[in-house]
Amino acid sequence: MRVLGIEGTAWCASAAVFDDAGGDFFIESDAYEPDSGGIHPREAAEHMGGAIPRVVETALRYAREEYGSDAIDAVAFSQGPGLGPCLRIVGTAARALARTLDVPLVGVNHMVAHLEIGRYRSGFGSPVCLNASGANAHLLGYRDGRYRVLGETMDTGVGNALDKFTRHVGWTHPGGPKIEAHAAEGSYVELPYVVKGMDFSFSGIMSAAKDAYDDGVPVEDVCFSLQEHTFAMLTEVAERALSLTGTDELVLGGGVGQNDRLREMLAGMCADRGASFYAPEPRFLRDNAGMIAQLGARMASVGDTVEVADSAIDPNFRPDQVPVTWRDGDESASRSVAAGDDLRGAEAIVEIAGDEVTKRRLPKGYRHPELDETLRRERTVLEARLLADARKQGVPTPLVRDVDVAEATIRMQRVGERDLAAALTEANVRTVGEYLARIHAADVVHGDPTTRNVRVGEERVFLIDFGLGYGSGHVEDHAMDLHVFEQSLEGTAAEPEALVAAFEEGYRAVGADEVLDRLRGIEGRGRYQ
Ligand SMILES: C[C@@H](O)[C@H](NC(=O)OP(=O)(O)OC[C@H]1O[C@@H](n2cnc3c(N)ncnc32)[C@H](O)[C@@H]1O)C(=O)O
Ligand SMILES: [Fe+2]
Repeated sequence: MRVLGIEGTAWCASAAVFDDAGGDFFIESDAYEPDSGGIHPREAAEHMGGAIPRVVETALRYAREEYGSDAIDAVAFSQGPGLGPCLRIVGTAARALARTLDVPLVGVNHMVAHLEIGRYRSGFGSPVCLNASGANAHLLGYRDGRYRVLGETMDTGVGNALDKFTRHVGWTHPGGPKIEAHAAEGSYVELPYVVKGMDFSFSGIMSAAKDAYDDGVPVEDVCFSLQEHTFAMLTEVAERALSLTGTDELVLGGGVGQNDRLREMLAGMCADRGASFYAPEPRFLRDNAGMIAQLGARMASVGDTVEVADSAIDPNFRPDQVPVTWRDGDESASRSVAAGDDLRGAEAIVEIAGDEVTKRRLPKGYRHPELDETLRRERTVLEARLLADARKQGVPTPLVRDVDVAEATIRMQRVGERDLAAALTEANVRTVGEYLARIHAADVVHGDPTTRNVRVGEERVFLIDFGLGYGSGHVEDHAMDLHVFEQSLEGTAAEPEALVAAFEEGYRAVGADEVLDRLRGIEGRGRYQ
């Protein structure tokens, strides 16, 4: 099958011909380059209006010359996400072309295309995918007919974050390559680093970077440190996703993937844990119609085409909305893509001897040594503090016997006789509900309250492992704790309903109703279904 693909979600007007028999790509692209500032949606659309017909014409000419007059079997286009005015031009062109050539039309999700091109080129079966692009940043894994969002940015995409800094400095779009070039001459300065489980945020680091620049820190140093921080965040969450899913394959997608340092960190992390890493070549990482044509061919080959009347564009099209028709429903990126699995594998080693537990945070070779030291130190101190803070609220936790900050090691009391997973009674989970409400009242978030992070003894129930914990008074963060625990109950118990009810009853007795209300909202969101 031969598919003509058209891309034009934001800056890149591109058309491609993909022949799935030989795996051959022809790609013709025309980039929009703003004179100053970032991408202006109206200017970008004007660019698409002129450039899309040109690149399509070039691709069609190639197809005719190479394969003859009936060369094209389907037309695929980027249906979203992206800038509305640009998407509309691409959609209109694709519909007209499908009609003229009298072939089916395929609507492709741009983010899934960024992922599938890496999967296709790597030959990997069911990898975790890190999409690091301009407007997005997320981790995806396939399960039960959908790509699940395992983690994502809480604010802007990674490329847009970098571009905002370069705009501040007065450099033209795109900023990413300029950051990479200047970073080569820079050295390390400390910036914020924000990871929560498998989600992450760039807003704090970007304003700190702008402030540092305004305060006279050399721009090379800011560029270097921006890379060290943002890419270490992405690598950390990618490692956590590998650990959580039990997968040993990672693929990279998106324009920021062209950055050598990001690829080096991901490759290093994977090598250290014995996983395979694949990054497509740059022409398949940045926006391009080759990836649209390739996924279009997979979709068309299983009849996943769209009628013109149903082919409206969607500027907010999420990857987890796409029914993945072209993969076997039984395949999976994971032994279990669900909360409740042991996340510690990615972060620390735990040794148990007698009545004592020793937890040591491992150095990560992919991180800058100063950042690595800071994170291991801060997290060790924070975990010890959260254990103590929880206890002050009347929540039993292991007594910390010794904190060796330099070695990032906590020695603590061994508590309980078994995991909650092996003692799942309504009374015990009601107690967990009450305990979470108590720590939340003191603005402590556990971060990973699963049935394995609760220990049950003769008389008492203990919360353990605050390794992903942090301080927060936000309803959303508190509701996430409840969500993680309920997911874990559902993953552990054969009939979780009564347990979930008892847990919520325990929480309600002490905690705020608005947290339970927010929990209902979280459950309704696509990514958690
Ligand atoms: C929705 C769609 O329009 C969007 N596409 C997009 O943003 O273009 P993409 O080609 O995937 O990524 C562009 C981003 O990639 C960054 N970039 C390019 N080369 C880079 C480099 N060497 N280092 C860091 N960032 C780089 C650019 O600065 C820009 O922010 C997306 O995928 O989110
Ligand atoms: Fe993109």
